[in-house]
Amino acid sequence: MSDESRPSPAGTPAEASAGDRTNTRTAAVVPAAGRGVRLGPGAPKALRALGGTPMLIHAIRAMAASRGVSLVVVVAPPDGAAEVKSLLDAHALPERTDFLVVPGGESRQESVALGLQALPPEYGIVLVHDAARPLVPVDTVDAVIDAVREGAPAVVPALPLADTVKEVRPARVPGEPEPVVATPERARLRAVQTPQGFDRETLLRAHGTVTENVTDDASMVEQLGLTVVVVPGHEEAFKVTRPLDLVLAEAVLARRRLNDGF
Ligand SMILES: Nc1ccn([C@@H]2O[C@H](COP(=O)(O)OP(=O)(O)OP(=O)(O)O)[C@@H](O)[C@H]2O)c(=O)n1
Ligand SMILES: C[C@](O)(CO)[C@H](O)COP(=O)(O)O
Repeated sequence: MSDESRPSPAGTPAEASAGDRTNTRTAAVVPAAGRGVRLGPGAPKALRALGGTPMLIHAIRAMAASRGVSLVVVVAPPDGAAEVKSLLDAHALPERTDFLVVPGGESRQESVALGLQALPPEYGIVLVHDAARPLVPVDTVDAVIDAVREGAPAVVPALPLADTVKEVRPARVPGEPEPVVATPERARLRAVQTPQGFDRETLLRAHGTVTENVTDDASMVEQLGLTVVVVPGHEEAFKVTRPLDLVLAEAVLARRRLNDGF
């Protein structure tokens, strides 16, 4: 079903105030335009296989698994939009979800901004989800949406850290020792995942305001002086960044398939 033929929501994004987003439509922007340099040589990371299926398809299915998400905007590698469209046609995806594909940019931030530009006006809540986090469980997606619906302008799923973290003085030349300058109190630190969820206007304002390069969207909202709410993340929402992450992702997927009996 196309979005135009869906029943109209009770409120529009413009009408919906904080605390009144229950009927606001939610779209997910999935940045998938990265190379995956840290994963090693090969196709763009989002197009590499996980359990025989491109990582991007897993990530899209994870978004579409939430009944709250009715549109997924896929931000494809700059020269890979046609290939991504073919992949969407070739893989089974829920019919109740609509899909758009746009070419991405040089940085994650730019890719997300390009995805936002393609967003139809009726979507008042936006999730931003890395294609590189293919195994996020639907309960995590729903928890993020619920927190935005309840009025938070920005929401991140996050986990406590297992390692002690040191702040160092970074090497100015390769090989130079990096002395420790501080040990932040671990109990106050969280490792942040995606999907991150936003009130659409807040996210657009953040992207229109912050010019320096940042690694996640929530930090742009922090720069606006707004509160970012944390909900529990999930171990299986980890990012496939380095080769060992792909080994772990294959193992998690195999365990799921065993548990699901196929
Ligand atoms: N120009 C870019 C860079 C990254 N991403 C996306 O942002 C997400 C998180 O980025 P990361 O894991 O750092 O991916 P890469 O940039 O591909 O990784 P690397 O730094 O190893 O090249 C990924 O889904 C990636 O495809 C994007 O859409 N556009
Ligand atoms: C958005 C993100 O996945 C949250 O952890 C992360 O910041 C992306 O960073 P990367 O440098 O693109 O891996």
